[in-house]
Amino acid sequence: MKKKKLVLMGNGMAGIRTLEEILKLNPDGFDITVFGSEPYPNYNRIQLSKVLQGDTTLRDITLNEWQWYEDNNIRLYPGETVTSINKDKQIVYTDKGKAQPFDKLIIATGSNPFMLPLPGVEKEGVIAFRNIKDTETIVEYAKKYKKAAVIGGGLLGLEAARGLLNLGMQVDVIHIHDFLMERQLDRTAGKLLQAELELQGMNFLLQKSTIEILGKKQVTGLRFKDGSRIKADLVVMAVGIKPNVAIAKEAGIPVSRGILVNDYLETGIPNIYAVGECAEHRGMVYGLVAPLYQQGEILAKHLCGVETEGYKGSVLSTQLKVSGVDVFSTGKIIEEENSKVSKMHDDLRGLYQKIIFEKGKMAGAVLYGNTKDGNKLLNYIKKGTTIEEYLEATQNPEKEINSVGDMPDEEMICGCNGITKGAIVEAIHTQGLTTVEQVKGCTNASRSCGGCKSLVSELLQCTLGDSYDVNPKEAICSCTTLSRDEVVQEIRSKGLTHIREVMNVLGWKTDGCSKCKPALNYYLGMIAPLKYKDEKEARFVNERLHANIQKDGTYSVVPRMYGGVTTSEALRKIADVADKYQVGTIKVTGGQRIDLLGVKKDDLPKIWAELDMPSGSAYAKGLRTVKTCVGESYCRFGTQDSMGMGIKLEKKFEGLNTPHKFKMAVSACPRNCAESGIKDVGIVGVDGAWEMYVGGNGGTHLRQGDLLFKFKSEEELIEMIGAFLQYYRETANYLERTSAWVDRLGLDHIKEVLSVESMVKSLNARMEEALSIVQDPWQEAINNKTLLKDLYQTVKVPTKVE
Ligand SMILES: Cc1cc2nc3c(=O)[nH]c(=O)nc-3n(C[C@H](O)[C@H](O)[C@H](O)COP(=O)(O)OP(=O)(O)OC[C@H]3O[C@@H](n4cnc5c(N)ncnc54)[C@H](O)[C@@H]3O)c2cc1C
Ligand SMILES: NC(=O)c1ccc[n+]([C@@H]2O[C@H](COP(=O)([O-])OP(=O)(O)OC[C@H]3O[C@@H](n4cnc5c(N)ncnc54)[C@H](O)[C@@H]3O)[C@@H](O)[C@H]2O)c1
Ligand code: SF4
Ligand code: FES
Repeated sequence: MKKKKLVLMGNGMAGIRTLEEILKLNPDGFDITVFGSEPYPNYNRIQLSKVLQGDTTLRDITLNEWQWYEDNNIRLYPGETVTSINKDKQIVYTDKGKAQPFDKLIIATGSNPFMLPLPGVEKEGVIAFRNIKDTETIVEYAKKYKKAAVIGGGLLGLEAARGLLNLGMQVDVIHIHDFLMERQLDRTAGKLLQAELELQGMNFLLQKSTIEILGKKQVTGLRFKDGSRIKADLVVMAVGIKPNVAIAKEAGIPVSRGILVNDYLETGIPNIYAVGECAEHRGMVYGLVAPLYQQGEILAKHLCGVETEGYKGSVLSTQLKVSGVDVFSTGKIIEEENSKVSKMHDDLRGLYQKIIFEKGKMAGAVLYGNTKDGNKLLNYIKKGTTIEEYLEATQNPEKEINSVGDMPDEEMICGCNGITKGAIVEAIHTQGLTTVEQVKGCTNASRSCGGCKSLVSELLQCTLGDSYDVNPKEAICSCTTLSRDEVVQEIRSKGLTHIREVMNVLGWKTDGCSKCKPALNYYLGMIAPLKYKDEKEARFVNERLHANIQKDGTYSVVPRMYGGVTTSEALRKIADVADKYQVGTIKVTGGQRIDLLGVKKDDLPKIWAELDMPSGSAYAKGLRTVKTCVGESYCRFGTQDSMGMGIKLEKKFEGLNTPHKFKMAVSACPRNCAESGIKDVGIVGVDGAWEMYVGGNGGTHLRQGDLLFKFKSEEELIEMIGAFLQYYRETANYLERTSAWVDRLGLDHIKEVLSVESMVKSLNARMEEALSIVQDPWQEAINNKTLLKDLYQTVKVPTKVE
């Protein structure tokens, strides 16, 4: 039967969760296409607060890697926006001119941040906090400026303010009410929260109404209704969100505040559904993931023909993600005349608990200072617990719950994902889970806000007893419990030779994922270079295609230019190819070579053939460039032949597979024009000798290289580079840069190992083996018709720039 065409508009948290649920129920039921305005794979928006606060990095918040789309045959168009929907013809149109027909359309376009329509709102430095780009902009501003203002003292504003403090800025929070988070807290809790955040360094301007954003092009401050002003170099607007419904509305889909949906997430138009923050269900538009995920689960069942009662609405609960602050609220937060209230307020200890009952049943709660009962109260509300039941449960000390072990199985551990204690315990037993990461991989618990991580850890502890290790060895990924070292050891001792065999013999729980497959491919190749046949399909797509895909879906071509040295003939060839194939942009890279950008996929092999130059491996987990200064040949200060040395090194190590990309530089004197101090291996000429620096990095985590050794002879230097590189290849985790590896192993340890002459010799012998199988990938592709067809005609998924 022909698969139904399912189109998802919005590559965000709710839409992709819906697809995950669909894939669980019917993996082959639909031909799926996803359009996402943001140029990234699906990421955890919630964790942007933690990124700003420095607790995690943008790299670590991806929820579904590019490979996930490919593994599930999902055609993803990142950075491409649906601009209109023809509901009668069932086609969506995009800003890149695509017309995509659908049998079923899911609209999951989320929200837009609400920007107060103030004079000056368009000035530079006035931004929202919603996505990766906003986060990057805030981090950049914090590097240059000192004073920030956050408008809005709600969840987002306070989490942003904590992040700005962590980034070293002074922060004023401007709030329109007389206490914070009035949508989630009552006055008492709001005031307790304010006192704690003031101690943390935030300054609050309450009951302030902003009327103007000051400055010329760039913001310089804010003016308020009462005539007062403050200075600000950065203004973060966090005053709520508006469902993103414009395209649906234009298409004639019924919309109120959000896109109107029934209990099955059906809009008023057949075959069109809405899920997430853009949807309005029974008058409610939700802005937290728990209800959105519940909607996604129901929609998936409905689309897969699985019987469901439908979505009935959700009881909300919120928690602020600011360290040192424990605040929780759920359901109704302000009592009415007829409500019954249980209240406890301990000023001395900063503790507050209020539970509201309406018509004899629990209806809401606000907790400050101690939030451990939060999920329990949420469960009580969902179950419709009566006052009598509540009193009985709390007055009988035998029934009091002191640890996660005492909780009933149906109690919720992860509110965001709706995962109960019973479900986690069952997964621990049936799947042999031993770490929080594995529980996350198998059940989704702790995959969103991360607030339940400590409960999951506690639950592992009481389920596994002494066999639970709080600081476990890190498994390669959630498909296995084995660490990198254990896997490498097993491959060696059992003589395993291919990925599937490793998975079968070592008891993988799945068919592998985008984390373990490329890692296993690397380890197998590193261990037995002469025997192992590279499993190309396990590689990241840029490496398979030997070209980096760009955000507009075109590719880049970077030929090798040894040591950054070229000839007029080579330049002419590059120019001719650029003209012939209408290359969009020609750019000199930071690694001293030429990048041809904007190349069509079909043209790649033709360009490689016409250039007839080796691949620069600009996409590879391997040697990228050896940057050189002009050195003794031309420079007055040069004491050594840096260009000659750079060319020699690049020719020797090109094409080598390493755990991550690898860059080198050679400068002929300590003025360091080739930036040797921030390279994986940086060479500096001094007084007739070469100094060798290692572990440098000029990227996100700037790290200056450490001096490893100094050599008088070129041969000794090259031998040590070979030994160092091979030691890195053999002991680093896949995707670990030398900077992190040197920090992990310690420079002293690496020096000690590489001071043993026999060790240097044996490492070099294995390095020579690895180098002996190197082939130029462009030549390999053009000379192999099957490879050409496989690589350039079957890859469907546009993928990220690595
Ligand atoms: C900093 C921050 C912290 C948060 N913390 C929490 C928290 O602790 N707990 C919690 O429960 N919630 C939290 N939230 C809210 C939570 O992230 C959202 O509720 C959730 O992401 C909404 O999911 P969604 O899929 O509806 O929308 P989104 O995740 O916003 O996804 C919508 C996607 O659709 C794309 N899109 C829009 N229009 C189009 C179009 N026409 N064509 C193609 N693509 C389009 C958008 O670019 C976006 O990528 C937080 C939000 C932020 C910003
Ligand atoms: N921990 C979490 O659960 C979390 C964290 C961040 C964001 N979020 C979600 O993201 C979305 C956006 O968060 P938000 O905090 O912007 O929305 P919000 O609606 O929860 O809060 C906005 C706050 O801004 C205040 N405000 C409105 N107009 C103002 C003005 N002119 N001047 C000063 N203050 C003004 C409001 O009184 C309100 O307290 C929400 O859906 C929220 O639930 C959740
Ligand atoms: S590093 Fe020294 S030798 Fe090389 S170009 Fe700079 S100044 Fe000249
Ligand atoms: S409670 Fe948010 S991830 Fe579990």
